[in-house]
Amino acid sequence: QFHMIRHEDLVWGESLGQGSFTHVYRGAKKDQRDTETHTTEVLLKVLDAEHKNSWESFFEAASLMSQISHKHLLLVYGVSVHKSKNVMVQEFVKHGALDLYLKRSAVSLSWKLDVAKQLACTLNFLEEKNIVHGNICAKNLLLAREGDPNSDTSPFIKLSDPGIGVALLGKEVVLDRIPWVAPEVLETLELGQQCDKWSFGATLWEIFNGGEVPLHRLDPIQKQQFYECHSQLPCLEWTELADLISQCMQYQPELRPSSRAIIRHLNSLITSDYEILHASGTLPE
Ligand SMILES: N#Cc1ccc(Nc2nc(N)cc(-n3ccc(CO)n3)n2)cc1
Repeated sequence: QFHMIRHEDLVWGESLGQGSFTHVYRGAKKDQRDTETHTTEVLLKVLDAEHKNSWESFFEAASLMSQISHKHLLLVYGVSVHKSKNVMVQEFVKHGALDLYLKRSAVSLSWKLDVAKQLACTLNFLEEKNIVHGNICAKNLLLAREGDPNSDTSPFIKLSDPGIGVALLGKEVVLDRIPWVAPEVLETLELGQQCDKWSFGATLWEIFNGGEVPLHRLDPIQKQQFYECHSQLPCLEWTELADLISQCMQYQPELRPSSRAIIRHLNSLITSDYEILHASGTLPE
């Protein structure tokens, strides 16, 4: 179910960082289109050699992304397996991961709401296809277009592949995903239908907190206690937004809102006076 890309058709560029058990590199792929060789800029995601037994899960995650197509889902061109290298070849998304972008860029409230709504619509699409992503977080949101208030263009995000499944990551790696990983997933190491809503709540918190890492001061033990005590993330000052986040981050999965309810709630925030006052510059950004 995958397009196989030949090793010799790949050009390797600089390392751009790493994910769970993977390294990402800038690169290019050569397409034999008729005579002249055409090259496309790509992102090469390589599975670490010591985790090569997770390659099925690695590719399964990617195949999930290539079975369905949607404007906010990352495009996976194919895979390349050569000697012990398992490589996923993805479209290169211009501005990279959202968590880093939020840390270094000041963005408006309407920019944040626009991004939040795009993610909510993507979750709705996945929910209607009965697909659970399982790794929603700002690090897995890629910014294809920055959006510029002057030229009135809006941002555009793409959801990245979920990466290796929680069942194969092991408890200590999944612990490190607190507070994005839903509590029931931490319990069972299986993805439930409602777990993406929880992660959506934690991702909203990141987006509206300038990319600050939630609970970054807590060590793994304290993170585990955070769930054991049914704690909530620190409240944002915009109460209607804080309400949406706490509704998504309910410890009982069945009490979390549907993706349609999340979209309705976001629409009410977008048209609220709080947003209008912000847009008009009366309130501090
Ligand atoms: N400076 C800079 C810069 C870095 C990356 C991109 N582009 C991109 N495109 C993708 N398809 C995936 C990723 N990722 C980045 C981390 C992960 C881990 O999952 N993926 N980055 C663009 C600019």
